[in-house]
Amino acid sequence: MDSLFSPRCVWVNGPIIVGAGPSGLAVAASLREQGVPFVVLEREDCIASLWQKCTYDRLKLHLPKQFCELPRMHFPDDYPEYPTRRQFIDYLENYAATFDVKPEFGNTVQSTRYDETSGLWRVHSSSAGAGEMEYIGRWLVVTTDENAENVVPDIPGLEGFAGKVTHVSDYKSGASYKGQSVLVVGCGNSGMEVSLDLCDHGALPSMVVRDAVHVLPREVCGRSTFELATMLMAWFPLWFVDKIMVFFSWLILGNLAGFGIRRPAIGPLTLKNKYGRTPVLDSGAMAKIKSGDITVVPGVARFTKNSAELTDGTALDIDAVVMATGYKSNVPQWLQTTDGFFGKDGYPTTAFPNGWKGQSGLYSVGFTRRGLSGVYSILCHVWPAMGAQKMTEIHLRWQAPAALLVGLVSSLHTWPRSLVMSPDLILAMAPVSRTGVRPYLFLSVSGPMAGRRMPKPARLPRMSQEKNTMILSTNQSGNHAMSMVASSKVDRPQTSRGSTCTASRTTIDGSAPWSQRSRETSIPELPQPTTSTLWPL
Ligand SMILES: NC(=O)C1=CN([C@@H]2O[C@H](COP(=O)(O)OP(=O)(O)OC[C@H]3O[C@@H](n4cnc5c(N)ncnc54)[C@H](OP(=O)(O)O)[C@@H]3O)[C@@H](O)[C@H]2O)C=CC1
Ligand SMILES: O=C(O)C(=O)Cc1c[nH]c2ccccc12
Repeated sequence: MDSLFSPRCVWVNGPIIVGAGPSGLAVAASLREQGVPFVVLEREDCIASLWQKCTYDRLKLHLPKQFCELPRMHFPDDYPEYPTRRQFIDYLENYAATFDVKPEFGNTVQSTRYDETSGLWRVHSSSAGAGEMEYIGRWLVVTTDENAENVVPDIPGLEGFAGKVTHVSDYKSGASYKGQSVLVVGCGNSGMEVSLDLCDHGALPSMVVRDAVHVLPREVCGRSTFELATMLMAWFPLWFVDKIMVFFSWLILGNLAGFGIRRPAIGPLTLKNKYGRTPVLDSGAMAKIKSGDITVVPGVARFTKNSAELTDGTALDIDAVVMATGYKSNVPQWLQTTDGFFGKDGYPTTAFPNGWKGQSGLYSVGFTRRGLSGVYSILCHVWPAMGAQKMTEIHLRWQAPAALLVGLVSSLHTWPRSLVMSPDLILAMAPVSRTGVRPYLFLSVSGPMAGRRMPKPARLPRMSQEKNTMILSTNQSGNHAMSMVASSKVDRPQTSRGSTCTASRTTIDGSAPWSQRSRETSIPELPQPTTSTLWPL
């Protein structure tokens, strides 16, 4: 009974997409193109909040732009090979506008579970404006990203450190660190570039390198190293391309071991593909390490009030700390599943390219440990044009109820614009919908309002035409008896040209909407994709 009568309940007539980052936008755009309605839930107040709020000023894409595009829209021709963060954000804004993606901002998903009985996903969220909400729908697409939460290591003494401690997600530039000794903990792409930025702003950075790390030149002979690796991998085995990468790195950057940067025994691309550890693509930090402007130090054992004690026993006086210690997925915090599709670390448990589809209408995009190129791979290669399997499945199933409703509405002249129902009824009736036809029209009066007169349709909230959702529960005061569902308008996919016609035609031809069942259950399962069809990285 926990949430049977949630304060506001929204029936989503298509997939519920959680997250409005590049992955969520890409999924939404692909669905939009197919005429499938959706809702995007986003905890922040903007799209791509990681890029807008958690990136430093000097950040540029570190892979060439052709590897960072989202499906169906190129970067503008006048963009440089490595677009700036601002250019990338502008591209994403433009992308969302082009595909008419309007996320529900400030809407934080608190918990989500699959209701076995109804065959529906129940997504509980909260937002400052609307309060508690429940979204119910048949498909859930998880696009909350690998970088949803900061990783801050629990290093002894950190709380007693007197200086400023900043996670790299809050670091904008080194301007406020001028003249200060700053300890940068972490030597991934963030740690390296922040150290460089601190140098450029007259600070004195020491960078913690506690383990072996691959550093590759960003370019070889004017060509992107990533692009080169991708090309070579079409011809040669991974281990061989690894050797070539390490050779180029040695040729261009020299032997870095003397500067405290040791190479892992496993090659850079194998490490990336197998363990998701991204090699550092050098954007100038190595020169500063060689010149002594950035000091490489070993791990931190503990902090004291004004210093860091390192694992080699030395103490380093510091004014501030920047934690460039990475990010993690937060899926386990809000998604309760028992099918093991997502592991405890918040990543799909099956390896790329197979971690894109779970059971019961669950999908994930953006968890391939392949950055933006991974999003493209999943949407354009793994789900070829998203048409072959995923979209067909969602698209066909989504059409059936539309056909039913159009049929019903057109056969009843006096059909009311809205009817009363409550979320429990959606769930109760939903088993029928699993066969492919969702009964949209319910009548339910229960709870404290039972026996009262139904409100006039005009007093009920309007259907959300834009989002193709139906507001089911109308009572926000905790008096849950009245709710409503269904109008012909809602189920006509306003945004899609093609599917409206398909749905209506079915009815006009006289074939019973129920006959769609066979069409749906016979959707063939396509073979799982193979890596050969993908970007090799
Ligand atoms: N321009 C761009 O496009 C950029 C892209 N990125 C991408 O963003 C993602 C995140 O990168 P980033 O923020 O660098 O995070 P990463 O997860 O790549 O790196 C985290 C770093 O922190 C270190 N670390 C973690 N805990 C500790 C600790 N207790 N003591 C010392 N070191 C520690 C790790 O070391 P260890 O390996 O020993 O665990 C590692 O070096 C990556 O995919 C990266 O490629 C980042 C910056 C710029
Ligand atoms: O930028 C990132 O986080 C990436 O994961 C991009 C990426 C995918 N494969 C790579 C291989 C080498 C360097 C970066 C990447």
